[in-house]
Amino acid sequence: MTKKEGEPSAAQRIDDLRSQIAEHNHRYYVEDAPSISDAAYDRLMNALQALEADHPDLITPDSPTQRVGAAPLAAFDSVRHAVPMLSLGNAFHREDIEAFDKRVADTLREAGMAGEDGEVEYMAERKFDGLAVSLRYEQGSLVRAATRGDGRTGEDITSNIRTLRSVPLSLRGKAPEVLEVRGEVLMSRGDFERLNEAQRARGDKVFVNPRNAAAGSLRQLDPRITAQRPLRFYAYGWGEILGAVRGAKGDRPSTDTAQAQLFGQEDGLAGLPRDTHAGMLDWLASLGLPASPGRKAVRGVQGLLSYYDAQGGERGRLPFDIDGVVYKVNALAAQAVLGFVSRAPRFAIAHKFPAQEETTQLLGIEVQVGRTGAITPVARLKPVFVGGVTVTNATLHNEDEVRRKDVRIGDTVIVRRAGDVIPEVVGPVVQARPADAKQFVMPDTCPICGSAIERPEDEAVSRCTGGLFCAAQRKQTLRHAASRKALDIEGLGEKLVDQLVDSERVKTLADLFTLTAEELALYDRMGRKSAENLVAALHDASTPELGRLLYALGIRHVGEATARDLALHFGSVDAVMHADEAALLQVNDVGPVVAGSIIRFFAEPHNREVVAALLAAGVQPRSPQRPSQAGVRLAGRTFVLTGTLPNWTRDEATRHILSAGGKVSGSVSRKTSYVVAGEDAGSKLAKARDLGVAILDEDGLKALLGQ
Ligand SMILES: NC(=O)c1ccc[n+]([C@@H]2O[C@H](COP(=O)([O-])OP(=O)(O)OC[C@H]3O[C@@H](n4cnc5c(N)ncnc54)[C@H](O)[C@@H]3O)[C@@H](O)[C@H]2O)c1
Ligand SMILES: [Zn+2]
Repeated sequence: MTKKEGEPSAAQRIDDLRSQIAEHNHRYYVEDAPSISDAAYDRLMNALQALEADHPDLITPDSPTQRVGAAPLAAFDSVRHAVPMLSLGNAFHREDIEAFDKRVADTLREAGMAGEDGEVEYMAERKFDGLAVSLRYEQGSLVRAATRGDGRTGEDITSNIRTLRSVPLSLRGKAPEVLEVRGEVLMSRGDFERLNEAQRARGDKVFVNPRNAAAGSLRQLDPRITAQRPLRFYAYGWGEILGAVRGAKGDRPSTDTAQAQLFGQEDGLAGLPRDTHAGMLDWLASLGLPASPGRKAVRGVQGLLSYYDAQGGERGRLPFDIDGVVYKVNALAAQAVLGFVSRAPRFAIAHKFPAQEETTQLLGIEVQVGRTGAITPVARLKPVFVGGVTVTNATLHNEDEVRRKDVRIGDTVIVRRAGDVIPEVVGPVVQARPADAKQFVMPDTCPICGSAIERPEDEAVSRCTGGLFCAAQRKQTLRHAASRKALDIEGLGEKLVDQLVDSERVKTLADLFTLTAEELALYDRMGRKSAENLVAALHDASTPELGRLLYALGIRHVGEATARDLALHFGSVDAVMHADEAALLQVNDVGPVVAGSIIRFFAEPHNREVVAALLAAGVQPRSPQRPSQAGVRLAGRTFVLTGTLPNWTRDEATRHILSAGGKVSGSVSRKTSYVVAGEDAGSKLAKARDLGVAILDEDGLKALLGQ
């Protein structure tokens, strides 16, 4: 390595990396609140390892490359681990795994322990992303639980661990006198989301990922809090094991490593499946401990790599986060030969998956307009490589989500991309927030068309109100308007709508009615004949029933039936356009939500312009009944309704009668003109018969109404 003038020396860089890593270790292990992604941390660690490899003289025992975790918090009692809890070597690339396998195979060959074909047998396991704990059972009862801490000394979390249902308080069957079980405590992603939701609702701290939530939950001073947290435990190893399993005298105190006891002693541990790691895990399971699921014995480097690929494929479907897989030489005698380095065993390695989370900068928040006018805030990110792709933006779903996550423009944010799931902003790194970070403000107007953006009460989504005008909504609006229940324009299919909009020939609904057969014939897949047919269909559609036209406008919450009722009630587009809330609420089935939506729609000048343009283009809606004509039709006649009509409700029938100038009464008398009887009609029908009053069914009433 050549050093240029002005560059920091290796010693300085090592120093700098060590202090950064120490700071991150503290945040991660002690505060359960990391401020950088694991991938970023791993990069710092790799940089330090590389520098130390080049300058072995600069390695000190207190370097983070030589130690595990962080010292335990004074708030907990300390527990000294009888057998240290180590970390694992990390590998990201196939070549690293090939090198690992070769090292193992070579060492075992030298020791005369190679298998017949020279292939090493491994136990492959998932690497759960939680935190390591050690559970100590004496005479089969759980007596102590501890965190890993710095590997030698951990925190006493016995009362917290006792609240985990997956941890047996006493072992099944014949347990040894002392058994230390090592495993991982974790939280599922679903439980993590729910916990954060609840934390947020209470205004409490939210966790950045399930691992930190698990760690924070386990390292509580009040076990009642831990008890409420949905934590699980999986066993993947063991520490100290002492004493006979079957009857043998177990008073053989030893501080040797578990491995030494397992291999070195002829008696005392009779009955232990002491030859393989796989056998040990099965034995732990037989004692009632939840042994790590998904584990598998494999052979050779091919076996390792195909396990890695299989788990990588399954990763997204597992309820828990796994950040890689772990390979362990299966034969315990071989493990003993391979031994340990300062912070990790030499017989095992973690093969990590590409990071699903990364930190980057939130450059801005823009809004996108969907086909239905929904406005979605989108995070513009400094490009970041995560989950195997470079991510430059991520959805923030809606305004509430931005508030809930409290992400601000300028923040360092955690970005997650898991599997094929679209990238998402998990949250900000609050510690790294610059003073000038800005809150997101939902714009007042649509970035596409300039119409007002509104957020209806009780809805999470803001919308562009320029439904008839907005370019983002054009295709959707036209497709809807052409549909059978709306203007029923035969021959105006999806493909043609796309072409008409893309060529900018049709910008609004009104433009449709200016199309000529000559120009239509120029579009793809449009013959002369079909162009002429379409123009004829457009001509037919230019005198729609008013209800169909109102439905065709695509006003939110205004379905076919409501549109018909509006037409019946108001009689003209103009009247609907100018109706206030009180007037709208008079209409059957129109409540405040629908009324609000209609008012917002027509309040937008762009929409009114399009309606005006429609009328100017020759569209002439037909009113269902001119109130003036119909008003006389039933004038002076009194109706009584009884029973259930097949199609109309009592209210609907009443409205039809009233709007045709008739009266509706509750009781039958000689003055009654008609009794309209439906199914299950009762005494009123009988009375009508007695008095000789005319009786109608629904069809009869409709005929009378001229429908
Ligand atoms: N973001 C940060 O600021 C920050 C800070 C410190 C550490 N970290 C993260 O922590 C990692 C280092 O932590 P580490 O030293 O605990 O190493 P590690 O998490 O990479 O690997 C060792 C741990 O893996 C766990 N494990 C899961 N499944 C296992 C299995 N089947 N068998 C054996 N062990 C299994 C155990 O808890 C064990 O302690 C870094 O790679 C980084 O991802 C992040
Ligand atoms: Zn718009």
